[in-house]
Amino acid sequence: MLFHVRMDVQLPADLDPGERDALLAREKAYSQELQLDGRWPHLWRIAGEYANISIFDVASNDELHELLSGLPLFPHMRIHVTPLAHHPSDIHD
Ligand SMILES: O=C(O)C[C@H]1C=CC(=O)O1
Repeated sequence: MLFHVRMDVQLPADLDPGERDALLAREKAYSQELQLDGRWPHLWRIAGEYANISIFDVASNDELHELLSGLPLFPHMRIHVTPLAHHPSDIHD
């Protein structure tokens, strides 16, 4: 199942710089693990915003929720999920 996911990040202004670096390093490692195993096939920065557009390819809504809620940045993000279905005019499959 494919999902379009928008994540908007809002880090606390008073976050300690060392904690910030550690948090972002954990987020990067977590996201790259999911990219490598194929469940996070697209990750795009939204130009000019601390936000991304991602595509997730997972087996269920519950799996998506588990992955998203496990993001180290989850407490600092607003997440909007759009489930995707095949378009009947799509020529690719
Ligand atoms: O920077 C972001 O958009 C938030 C998050 C998503 C992947 C990652 O490494 O950080």
